[in-house]
Amino acid sequence: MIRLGVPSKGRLMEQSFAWFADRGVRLTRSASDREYAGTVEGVEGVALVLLSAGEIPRELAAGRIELGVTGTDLVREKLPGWRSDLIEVAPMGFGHADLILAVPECWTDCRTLDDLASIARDFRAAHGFRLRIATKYHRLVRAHLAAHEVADYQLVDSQGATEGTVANQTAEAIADITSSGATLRANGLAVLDGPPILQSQATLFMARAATGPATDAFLRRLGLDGTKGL
Ligand SMILES: Nc1ncnc2c1ncn2[C@@H]1O[C@H](COP(=O)(O)OP(=O)(O)OP(=O)(O)O)[C@@H](O)[C@H]1O
Ligand SMILES: O=P(O)(O)OC[C@H]1O[C@H](OP(=O)(O)OP(=O)(O)O)[C@H](O)[C@@H]1O
Repeated sequence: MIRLGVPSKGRLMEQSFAWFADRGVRLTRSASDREYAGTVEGVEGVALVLLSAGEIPRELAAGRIELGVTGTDLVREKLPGWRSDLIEVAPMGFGHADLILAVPECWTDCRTLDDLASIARDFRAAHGFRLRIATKYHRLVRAHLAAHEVADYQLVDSQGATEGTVANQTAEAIADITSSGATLRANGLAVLDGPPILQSQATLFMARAATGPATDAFLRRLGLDGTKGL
């Protein structure tokens, strides 16, 4: 049996269901909204597992599901060295979001990472503690800042409503995903210039250990070229 992990709620679940339906595989969640069970029609030997998008990378790596839909941001954040465990089978064309760094709009002299590096140095000298950046993407943000020689900062863990932390004075800057930019604007934050830390979209991943005739046949059934070339 191939276990297929799909986000259990919201837009990601709906758009995932639509993506599979376009390829002749009908996924449905059970009638009760509170029950995380579902059915698969149109193909034999595949079971649907509804999970939090954030848990899907770990479930793939642990071998508890063979295939899974989640954001590339979550895989890169949660699985260091993810390429040794997972194969990126197909970008799905939705769930696009950029992981960005943002500072208060009123910091008009902070537009680039270089600006942030020097402001962070001055901030530490002036305040006696390091500039705080709120995020849930600890690994990706640390790697990005290290690559750009920003050192005088501390990460503050924020698992939700991250854009609010600046107004609430628990952080000076944030690193979070944005899509329309509306949440940033509503919270008086401006994105630093330059490329984002990461561009993410919903993607079908496969556990490397699950490579074989069964998963190959399912991928071909979806109109994908099996695991050839992956
Ligand atoms: N506004 C958005 N537009 C597009 N994609 C988004 C947006 N917000 C989040 N995403 C993407 O959706 C995926 C799931 O994000 P989210 O953090 O909501 O999942 P989660 O950790 O499973 O949440 P929960 O614990 O609430 O189930 C991520 O890959 C993220 O990049
Ligand atoms: O750039 P925007 O389009 O404003 O989207 C960005 C927001 O979406 C995400 O949150 P989440 O998915 O929890 O929030 P949502 O339900 O408000 O989209 C993210 O953490 C941002 O807060």
